[in-house]
Amino acid sequence: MTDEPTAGEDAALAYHKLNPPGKLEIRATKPLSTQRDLSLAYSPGVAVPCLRIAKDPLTAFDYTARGNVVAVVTNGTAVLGLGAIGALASKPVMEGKAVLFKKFANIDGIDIEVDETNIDKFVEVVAALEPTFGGINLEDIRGPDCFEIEEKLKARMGIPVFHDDQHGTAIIVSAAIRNGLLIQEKSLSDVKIVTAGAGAAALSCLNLLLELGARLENIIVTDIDGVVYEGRDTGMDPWKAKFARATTMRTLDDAIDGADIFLGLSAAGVLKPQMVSKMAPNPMVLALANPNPEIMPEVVAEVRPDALMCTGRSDYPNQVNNVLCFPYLFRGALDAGATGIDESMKKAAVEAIAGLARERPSEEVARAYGGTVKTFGPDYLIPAPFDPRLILRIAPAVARAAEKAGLARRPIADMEAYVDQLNRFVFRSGSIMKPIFAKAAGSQCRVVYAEGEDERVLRAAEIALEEGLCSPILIGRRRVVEHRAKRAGLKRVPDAVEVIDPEDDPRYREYVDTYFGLVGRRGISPEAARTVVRTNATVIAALAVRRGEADAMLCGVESPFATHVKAVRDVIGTAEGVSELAAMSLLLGDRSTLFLLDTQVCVEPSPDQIAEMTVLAADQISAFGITPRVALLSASRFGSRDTESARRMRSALHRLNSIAPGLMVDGEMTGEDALNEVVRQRAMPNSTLDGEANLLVFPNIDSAHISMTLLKEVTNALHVGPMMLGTALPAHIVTQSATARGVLNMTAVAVVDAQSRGRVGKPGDA
Ligand SMILES: NC(=O)C1=CN([C@@H]2O[C@H](COP(=O)(O)OP(=O)(O)OC[C@H]3O[C@@H](n4cnc5c(N)ncnc54)[C@H](OP(=O)(O)O)[C@@H]3O)[C@@H](O)[C@H]2O)C=CC1
Ligand SMILES: CC(=O)C(=O)O
Ligand SMILES: [Mg+2]
Repeated sequence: MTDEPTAGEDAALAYHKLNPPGKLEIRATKPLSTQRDLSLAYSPGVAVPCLRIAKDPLTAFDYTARGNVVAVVTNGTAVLGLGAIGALASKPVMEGKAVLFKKFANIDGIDIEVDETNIDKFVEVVAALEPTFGGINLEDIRGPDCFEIEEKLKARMGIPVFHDDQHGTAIIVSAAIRNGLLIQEKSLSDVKIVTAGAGAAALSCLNLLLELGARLENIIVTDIDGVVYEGRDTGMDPWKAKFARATTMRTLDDAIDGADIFLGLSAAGVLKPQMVSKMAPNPMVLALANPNPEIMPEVVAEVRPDALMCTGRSDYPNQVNNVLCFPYLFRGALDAGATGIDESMKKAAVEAIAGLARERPSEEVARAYGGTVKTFGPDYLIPAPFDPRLILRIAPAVARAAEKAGLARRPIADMEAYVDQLNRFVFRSGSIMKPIFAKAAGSQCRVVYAEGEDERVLRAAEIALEEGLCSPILIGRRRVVEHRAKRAGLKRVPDAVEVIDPEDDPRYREYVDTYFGLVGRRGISPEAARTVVRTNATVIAALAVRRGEADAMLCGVESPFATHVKAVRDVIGTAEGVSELAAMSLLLGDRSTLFLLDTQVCVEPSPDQIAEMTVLAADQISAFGITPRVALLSASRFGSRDTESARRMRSALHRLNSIAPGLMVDGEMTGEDALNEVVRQRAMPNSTLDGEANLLVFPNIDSAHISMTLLKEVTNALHVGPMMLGTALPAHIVTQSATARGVLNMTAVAVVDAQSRGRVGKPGDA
């Protein structure tokens, strides 16, 4: 890097410098707002767990964060491919690894940069840290020092010690090679493997490949001094010596002749195009040096179009990077209380990663990669790092292997519940949506999707079919639906779904008649009705529900919410006794589950409307298995202001007390009163609200919508909804930013809505 940063370097510097500097902070997980909290968290209360741990060290996993904290430890001697830049300069990489632990596996990684290159002194420092951590991730320590360091630490420590550059890399390289050889139709026991690099990563990869069936006599190792041969006396060490060959070959150029696999874990530009051209037919080139590989993929493609190519970079296909492994491997090891990580746990991770690449890719992956979906093949040998299924496959496989190997101090008692818990971490909707999905499972409910051409809808329909949630009906041009389903790599859609093609549906005339019958006296001419029914898919969906051809409808991923509300109002209308539609949003954050009302429909509701929509919302919340606790929100706290909206909320409370006497509701109150019981008790000791409110009712659409979008942005909460309340028939409108997962969540809500109204399979009333 020169002193004058390029645009890319500038961006990297700005990213790291943005206040607060660096990439990590520490957060408290318990409340500390009262004298009582203080006496529990600190003296005198803290003495109690201390004494327990002194008696039984294993209880440290119950009373402290130790079981979820991993040290990312380095001495800065082989930082990426940057070399021995020192402990301090390595800190951004180590902070980065810690962030990956957190984001991908919810593990608290703490970076520890030790300014010590003497092996024994370094080992002393790390071994002394054992009480603090549940695991040790060694990082960017040069070979061969790293081998000795790891062996010594493993022998001394009762927690997993794992050098990621060795074993994390070996696991992902092995998975890529396993899948690559399937495509190239070769067997690991036959292939000739040549490395560039004989350091931490390269040798560890070879050792794992040997475990998996590669043969020592088929391997040639090269490093900065060329081929590692028997009798070589420069730059040798016992770990390299294992691979020394009785050969006259001396250079990578000699060795690469006829090789099936090139494994580069050395430095940029080491592999030349003319070397690649000498490789065996259908070779694999893994050029994994970071940040710049041993050879660029476009160069390989030019000389050997039959080659499978992997790099360590995210801007090319087949990113072989240990980030695909270490967070999840540690997740499984920590959760099983593993005392170490052995070969069987590594092999389990290899199988899990290789197997996942051969599964159908998820929508989350597609989204993270700009919508392009890949299926197993030359450009998709291993899963992408953002694949949310990695944790679901690797962690349980590793935990299971730990138990089998007798290394699990806390074996996982209920594997299904464990996978559920991981699922919840991945799709925070997991827990609360579970009863809804359980009720919907096995239903024959026909859900019609207005935007059946949208890829998010297609993916949701595919999963809905897979999970037996409903029988999807898609509105869309058949050829477009077919093309997009194929592009997304779907298996069940469109063959297993009904498609209503607005350009060519035999029911068109009947639909127009039904529609005209509904709106003909609202200024719509027969001609206009024909146009609407041909062009407005939400109207078609609503007509299908109304005519009993579908049990529930979903729309909203395209065009503004209000246009869908109009179509639903026109065709489906409000339920008997309901004066106006409303919409409730659910926000699932790391720490809270909040329902917000009305985020979308009622602009300035009257007290009666507020009461009416609150009762409807409370019913919907009960369907989630949650007891509603309602706060009527305002800037006024129990009469402290006499604004128009405060008066409205007060009147709404009176109305609610009379129409829903069993409902736990209070107000008007501030957001703080609603969510903080301590504050509320101080301001209003006789409040009828207990605990944190979970349904927040706002005085108008602006405050509701603004709060919802701000909360979503600031807390990164997952939005489920909006759920429509008060419709005569099941109809839900998602927002345009909905993901496939969002559409799927709302599919389950729509199915349960239809079931609870006894709608499923009933004839319509057109
Ligand atoms: N994609 C991924 O997931 C990972 C990539 N890596 C990358 O692999 C590389 C090595 O890392 P690591 O094993 O930890 O480091 P080490 O320092 O332990 O090993 C480096 C090895 O590369 C050799 N080497 C260095 N320069 C050359 C050269 N010009 N020609 C041939 N061999 C050379 C060294 O030879 P000698 O022994 O003679 O010094 C040494 O054997 C780095 O670029 C790193 O970024 C590492 C881990 C994971
Ligand atoms: C990816 C990694 O750990 C490295 O390049 O060192
Ligand atoms: Mg590394």
